Amino acid sequence: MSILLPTNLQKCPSPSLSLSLSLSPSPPPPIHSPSPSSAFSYLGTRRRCLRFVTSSVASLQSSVANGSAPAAVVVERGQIRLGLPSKGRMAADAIDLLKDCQLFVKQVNPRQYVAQIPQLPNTEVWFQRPKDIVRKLLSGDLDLGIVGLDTLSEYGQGDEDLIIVHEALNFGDCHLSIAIPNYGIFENIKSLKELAQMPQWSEERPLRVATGFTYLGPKFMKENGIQHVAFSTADGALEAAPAMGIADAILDLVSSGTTLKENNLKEIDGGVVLESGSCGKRRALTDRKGALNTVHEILERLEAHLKADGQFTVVANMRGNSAEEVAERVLSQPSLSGLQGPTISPVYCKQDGQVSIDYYAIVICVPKKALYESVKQLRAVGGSGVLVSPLTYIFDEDTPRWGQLLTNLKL
Ligand SMILES: Nc1ncnc2c1ncn2[C@@H]1O[C@H](COP(=O)(O)OP(=O)(O)OP(=O)(O)O)[C@@H](O)[C@H]1O
Ligand SMILES: O=P(O)(O)OC[C@H]1O[C@H](OP(=O)(O)OP(=O)(O)O)[C@H](O)[C@@H]1O
Ligand SMILES: [Mg+2]
Repeated sequence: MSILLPTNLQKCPSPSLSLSLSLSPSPPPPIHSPSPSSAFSYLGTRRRCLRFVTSSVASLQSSVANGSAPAAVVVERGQIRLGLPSKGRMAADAIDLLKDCQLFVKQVNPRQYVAQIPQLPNTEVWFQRPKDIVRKLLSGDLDLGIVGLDTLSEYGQGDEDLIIVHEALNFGDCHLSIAIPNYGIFENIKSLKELAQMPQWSEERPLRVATGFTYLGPKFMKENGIQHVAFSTADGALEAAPAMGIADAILDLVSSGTTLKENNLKEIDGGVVLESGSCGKRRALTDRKGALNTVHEILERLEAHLKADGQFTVVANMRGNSAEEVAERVLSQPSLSGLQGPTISPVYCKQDGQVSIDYYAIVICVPKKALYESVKQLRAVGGSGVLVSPLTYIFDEDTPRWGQLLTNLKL
């Protein structure tokens, strides 16, 4: 999934205006963009916003082409709008992710498409289908969004105004790939190159590919120099197309690979169109009042949460003569250095009316995967009473993605 944010919203009224303008013959704006898996991206659209300001016709066309109803009056927005998936496999995950960041989306009922996050009073949440989130970011009707990288790439079509703020949200993991039957004339075909070189394809009888990715599919084939290709499209269950005789190959999302296997299809070398989180940063400017602060806060919470997600806090007691001596023993073990080094504090015990220091408490962060190894190492150097608790946040001094975003925005 990805988070997106538009820029310069202060200068960007919501698209709207009179119905007669919809008759204008100007071409519709780009509609698609890619992103398998989870990425969080903010879209910025200074150029597009400026276009809205200067051309009301363009604004209305964006609204119409993107399926949003044109408003009757141009209204400047004070609230920042965050688009979340209204349904599908990412809907609950997106809300859960925000919840893990202590940002609680208050939706009165599931059919109400607007909601609030009390922790972000200047932000309103709008629930939309993922592709409409990208379209509405492009049109300026949304400022931020969480979508899959495949959706972002397909419907954003490489628009430079889309900025990915966070590209790896740890959910919706999948990739976009070409698959062919593992039987018949394709039995021995193992790569895209071999597929392209099959003598069967010609101008009259091209390789037929079924896909829902009608922007990324042709782009990928063109970039790979594959000439004789024809695309067909459907809304789902594409894996049935080869067996039905409708297509030779498919281009679709793959996660576990089960659907391919169950339909006697296989992936091929060089056939991955989009890897999880492979979408690059895009330049744009973000200038709506308060928007950058909101982006900063969401980003910080996200980064801190995602970083903490893989770690435990481990506390243990250790007998010793001084903090330094205990530190030496702890640091002699490879998995006990924590994020920056162990915190070691004296434990004050009262015995026979006397306060003495016989023990030291050590506190470290340990990767979840290395927990048991770390406990063994702690015991090996005299650790006892080991307490393990989950971590909610790890706030670093700075968020590298924030610096990267500012650089992208030339701020
Ligand atoms: N099998 C999968 N495993 C993991 N993530 C997936 C998978 N399929 C899709 N996704 C991710 O989840 C996003 C939403 O997929 P979902 O199937 O919920 O909606 P959709 O395919 O856009 O719409 P619909 O299937 O309702 O027509 C996709 O854009 C992709 O990023
Ligand atoms: O590799 P897998 O884990 O088997 O997942 C891949 C399948 O999941 C998605 O379909 P979805 O479930 O969204 O159904 P759809 O085709 O109706 O969109 C995708 O389009 C593949 O068909
Ligand atoms: Mg689907």
